[in-house]
Amino acid sequence: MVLAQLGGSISRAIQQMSNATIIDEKALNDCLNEITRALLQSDVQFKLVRDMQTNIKKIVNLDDLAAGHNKRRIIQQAIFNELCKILDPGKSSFTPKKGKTSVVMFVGLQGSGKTTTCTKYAYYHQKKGWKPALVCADTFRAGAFDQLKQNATKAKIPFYGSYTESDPVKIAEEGVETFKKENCDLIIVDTSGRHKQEAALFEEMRQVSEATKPDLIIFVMDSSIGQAAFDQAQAFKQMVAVGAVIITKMDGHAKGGGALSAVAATKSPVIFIGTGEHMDEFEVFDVKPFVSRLLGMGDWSGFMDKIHEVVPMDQQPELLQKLSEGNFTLRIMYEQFQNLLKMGPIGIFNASWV
Ligand SMILES: Nc1nc2c(ncn2[C@@H]2O[C@H](COP(=O)(O)OP(=O)(O)OP(=O)(O)O)[C@@H](O)[C@H]2O)c(=O)[nH]1
Repeated sequence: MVLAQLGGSISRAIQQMSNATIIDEKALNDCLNEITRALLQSDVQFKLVRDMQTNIKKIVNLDDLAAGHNKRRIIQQAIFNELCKILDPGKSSFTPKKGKTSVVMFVGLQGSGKTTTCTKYAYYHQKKGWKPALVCADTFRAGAFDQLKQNATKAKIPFYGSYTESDPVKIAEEGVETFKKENCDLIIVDTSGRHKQEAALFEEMRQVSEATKPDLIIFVMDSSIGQAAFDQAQAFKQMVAVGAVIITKMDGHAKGGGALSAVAATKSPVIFIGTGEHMDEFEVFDVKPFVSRLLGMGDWSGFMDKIHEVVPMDQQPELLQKLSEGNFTLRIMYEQFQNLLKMGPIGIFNASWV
């Protein structure tokens, strides 16, 4: 998994520090230097890493910590909080509301996974009873419309695009108008991939945004993006009002640190991650459970979500009632084992250093 190596290195550095007989300035510095090295090797931007190190040192003032304080835990918590801070801009993004028309525009570099992600986003909402629609405003890449059409057809989602019109602004405007008339509540506009050196394409993206007046612009980013991530992401943010980020290809083996930097550059929250090529390989993103899992601290909120998924809420009172009456039958035991099996491997929730 992306960032797994980084998580492993940070956990090891903390473990080594914990093994030291006394946690003094030297043990803390060794630990922070090890973490710094791991973050830089994973392509996290230098300034972010330096700020993180300074902040941790400010928080963990060893001189002020009287004997008896659990220094190891305080340092762990400070590292955890700083990693969360990189990923959490402290504000939530615009959230579309079911039944009320919202326009969401997707932007990003070439090949970042925009078209795939647009369909995943539409499909995710369709499953929850929304009425999404897809507009292909990518006239730059031959085959982009066919790809979107194919994905949309598979998911039974209405789509709009053109083989002949070469102006993406016109297509986007027409598509949005068409679906507004059809009372779609989530109109998703896919745009061409571009990078900041392509001034004309960047200007075109601004025009599409101006014409469609999106409620939310999502920056789609491939997790394998390296050191260039910060500058590219910042350039997108400066040209259009990026409000949220989706990181794709989290199923790969990329180093992933560039993605962390890009999130910091857009100052926008990550709302979903892509975990595969298939339509349903798409997960809601939450900072704390993600960092917990990254550091091998376990993910109890994910664990509880999973339990709610496999034992539906409406069955829980009934189960509790039976148990409180001492009514634990072989059938109930069998059903609960079946539910446990549905949860899949629970190792991902496991804690290795709490
Ligand atoms: N493994 C994996 N592959 C993905 C994921 N998301 C997208 N892809 C793949 O990445 C490749 C590029 O995806 P596209 O959706 O075509 O990317 P794009 O950003 O629309 O491309 P341009 O329009 O050229 O900028 C495709 O082969 C996708 O199947 C993901 O989460 N995991």
